Amino acid sequence: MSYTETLSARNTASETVKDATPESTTESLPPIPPAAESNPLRARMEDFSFFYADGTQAIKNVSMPILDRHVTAIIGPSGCGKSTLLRSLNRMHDLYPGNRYQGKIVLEPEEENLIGDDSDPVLVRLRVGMVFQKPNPFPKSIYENVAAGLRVRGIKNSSVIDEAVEQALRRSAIWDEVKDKLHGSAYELSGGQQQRLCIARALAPNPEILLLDEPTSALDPIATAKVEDLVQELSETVTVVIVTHNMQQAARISHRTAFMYLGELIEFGVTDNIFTNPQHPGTESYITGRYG
Ligand SMILES: Nc1ncnc2c1ncn2[C@@H]1O[C@H](COP(=O)(O)OP(=O)(O)OP(=O)(O)O)[C@@H](O)[C@H]1O
Repeated sequence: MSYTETLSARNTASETVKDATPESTTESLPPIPPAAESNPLRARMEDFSFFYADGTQAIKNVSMPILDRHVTAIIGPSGCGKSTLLRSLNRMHDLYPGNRYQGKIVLEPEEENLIGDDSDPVLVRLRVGMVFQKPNPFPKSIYENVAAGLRVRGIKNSSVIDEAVEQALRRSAIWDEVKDKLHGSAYELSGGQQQRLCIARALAPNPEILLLDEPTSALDPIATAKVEDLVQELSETVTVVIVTHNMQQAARISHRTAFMYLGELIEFGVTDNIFTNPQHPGTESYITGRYG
């Protein structure tokens, strides 16, 4: 079954079950993607390059696995291509004309090339959710922020949406703080709460991969700790890729780390090994603070 067909089947199944058995809402939610038991990969980059519209080659021939239900951290000095790589994973660059992908980003188990001509960027963004550096809730209620992705996905049944909103807010460890004011403005939440709400918004359509672009850089230490705890919890049910400038954060919360420099992947491996026994002198220089 193709990528698009899989999504459509998941939607249809959810709606049908719900309409038939309104009291049994749990079975009606879009399912959290199952673990890739027979295949430890959720995605892989194959000889992937990226060119901005002005011709700048920001990513150079990167090949890298993205392990299922692991946290993968992307680290490296400013301008090395971390955000460009992350944004490629959910086709964010398509929003600006002239940008160009080369190579493959293959999502497992469908073996579908996310940057292929027959992949729909809107569907890709539902399967690969993204959270940005600064919390950016929509100027809407807490409920509507989380429901937004479900509506894009074509789900209209209000009970299904209610349940999915609650599930996403619970998974994002913010349900208890907002359950009594779901219809209040998202702007009335603190910065840390807004960021967890943005995580809930990205999680609601049950993506296979969650991308986090420096998600704590605008937060205070307490809010940062909550988001870090949340990321670790989430990695039991969703594959996470995080860009961070904070090496302690990468060491604390990731299972795999990718070190990039000047658009190239210099080293990729188990996080503990990267931080305690890097194989490449460039990685060692970066993690010991000699540049970047
Ligand atoms: N819209 C753009 N057009 C042309 N070049 C760009 C554009 N955006 C970024 N670049 C260039 O692409 C390269 C990678 O940038 P990117 O933002 O991905 O790096 P980064 O590692 O995320 O940096 P930082 O840590 O500072 O956020 C840089 O050389 C940058 O100048």
